[in-house]
Amino acid sequence: MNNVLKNVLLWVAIGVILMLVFQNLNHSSAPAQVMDFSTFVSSVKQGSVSDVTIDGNRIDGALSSGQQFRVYTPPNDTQLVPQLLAAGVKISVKPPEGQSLLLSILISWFPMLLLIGVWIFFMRQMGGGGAGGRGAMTFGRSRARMLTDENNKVTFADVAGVEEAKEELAEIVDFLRDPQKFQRLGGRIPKGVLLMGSPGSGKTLLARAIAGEARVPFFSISGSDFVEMFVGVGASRVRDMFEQAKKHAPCIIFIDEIDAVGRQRGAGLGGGNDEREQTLNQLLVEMDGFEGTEGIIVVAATNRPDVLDPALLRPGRFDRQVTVPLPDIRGREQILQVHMRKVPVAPDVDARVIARGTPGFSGADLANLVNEAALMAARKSKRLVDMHDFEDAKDKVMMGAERKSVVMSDKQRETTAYHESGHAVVAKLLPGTDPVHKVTIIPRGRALGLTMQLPTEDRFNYERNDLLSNISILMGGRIAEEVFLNQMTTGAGNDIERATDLARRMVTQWGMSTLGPMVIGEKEEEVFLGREITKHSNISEETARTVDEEVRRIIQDQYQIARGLIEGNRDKVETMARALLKYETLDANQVNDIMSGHDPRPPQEGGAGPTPSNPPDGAVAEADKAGKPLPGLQPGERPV
Ligand SMILES: Nc1ncnc2c1ncn2[C@@H]1O[C@H](COP(=O)(O)OP(=O)(O)OP(=O)(O)O)[C@@H](O)[C@H]1O
Ligand SMILES: [Zn+2]
Repeated sequence: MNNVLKNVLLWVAIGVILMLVFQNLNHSSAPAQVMDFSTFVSSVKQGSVSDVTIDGNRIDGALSSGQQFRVYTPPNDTQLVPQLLAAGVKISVKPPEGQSLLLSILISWFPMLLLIGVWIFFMRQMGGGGAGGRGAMTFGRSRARMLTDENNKVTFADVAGVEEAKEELAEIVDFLRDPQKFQRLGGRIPKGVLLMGSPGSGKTLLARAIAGEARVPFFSISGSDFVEMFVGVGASRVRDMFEQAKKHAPCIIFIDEIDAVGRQRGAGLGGGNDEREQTLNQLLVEMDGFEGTEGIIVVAATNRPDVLDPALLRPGRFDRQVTVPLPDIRGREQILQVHMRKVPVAPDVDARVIARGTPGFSGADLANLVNEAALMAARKSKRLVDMHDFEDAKDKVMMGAERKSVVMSDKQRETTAYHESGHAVVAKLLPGTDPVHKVTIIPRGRALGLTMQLPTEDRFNYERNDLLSNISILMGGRIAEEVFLNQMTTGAGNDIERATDLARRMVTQWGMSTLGPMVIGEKEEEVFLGREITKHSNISEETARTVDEEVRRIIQDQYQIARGLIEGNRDKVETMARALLKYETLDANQVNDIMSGHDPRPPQEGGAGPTPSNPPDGAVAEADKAGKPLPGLQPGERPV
């Protein structure tokens, strides 16, 4: 149904409703009593009706007593008039008015039209567009949104940190700019490109950049738009989308989340996924159907390439596969620069430092970070977004917002200060550890305080010594509490858990103990709450005991090392704890001052200094070492 017809129908419907309302108003202005038909007939028979005016199937009349009444007659009642005549009633008939004639026609046709409409609608749904002709109805139309070259200004310059992917896609841009040229040269151009990468890595952005670079229209649709309640809708959407695209070739069709339709067929339970399979089949048919030379490139994105139906990846379909990885430290810096162009940043902002502190962040996370920083600056009515805002934004994104409202006793605050100082001092004193970036006793997220180290490079690999140092650093918090406050709190629970986990993995997974390089226990991959976790089981009691011994030994050794460092540097821990109680947050420079035996310099305004507006009492114990992917975590994982 084309739009004009649809509009006409809509207006007719509105007209009918208005007329009905109007009629009703009319009626109510005649306060005659409505009489039922049988009473009317018997009144006629009794001769108590004096005169009537027939208007269609409505009769207005008067009884001989003078009382007005109205009665509605059954349709096509041919006996009524003779009866009235026989009873000597005075009959007058109203001429059919134009308006009411039209009305009655409409009223009698309206349900029919409605039924026909519904019928067409369902035929359309069931038959995959079989009824009513191709493209004749709106319901099966593809939901693809088209971006023409005027409103798509994204270019490769807007996509940073994915150089390899851009190189692979440059050829496609060339082809779209001049399909004929390639045809003459007889080159085979891929019809489909599959972009694979984790969420937010910039797949959509890349696809738009291809279109923007080549200055061709960009149709985008999400795989989930195809999956509809009614069988056949998805398939007809696919068909319509390709039809539209052919009209605008050369162009790009972008299918986001293709895994929503492209999952392996027949994998569902009981084959109950007819709709999805039909849609997928239609997609395959369309992709086989057009010639590579027509200038249509189908770009699809997924973060689950493993679940895709292999048929999609066969030659002639999505045979070009491009990985869009999470950015590395350089990439993050470039992405930050791209987004910083859009906000006024202060000269002290160093994208490299921020990049260093955001391992595992995706492009989308970084875009969000810049945005958060701008919001922070706006909240403080600053004209420029400075490093301080970026620091705050990063901490907020990584660890949750500061919980300044949490009220803690002085005792708890003191405990946290010593605990964090213990972590920081051990981290500073052990060789080869990442620089301490910040120490704070402002509670954040679930942590009551934090010691943050920043790696100078992204780490994918850890040496045995790094791991051992990490365990020592984790122990540092608890030891400081023991040494200075002569107490143990539950605040160290998370540290101990992480240290134990590291030690256990060193023994059972990474072959870093006397048990030798072997994986101990059977590995079980399991998906729990959407995360893949690895469990080890099936080890003999004896092996289990040896593992426990090894783990205990590693932890005890590292505990002793950390304890030695803290006892030998009591003054530094003291100074740092007192500085923390005073400033709440210490930056790298202040920590360095303390470690070289001085009092810390006052906090720098605009630096990662403390927040003077923050005098809550107290804070307790939990300290984490965030800001660095701990060994065993994927670079993409962020400590909580
Ligand atoms: N490489 C990048 N360079 C610059 N900005 C990026 C980059 N990657 C992501 N972004 C920013 O993140 C936003 C979201 O990215 P995009 O939608 O392209 O990710 P995606 O990989 O398609 O994610 P999803 O899988 O969730 O659909 C972009 O609009 C952009 O602002
Ligand atoms: Zn701790």
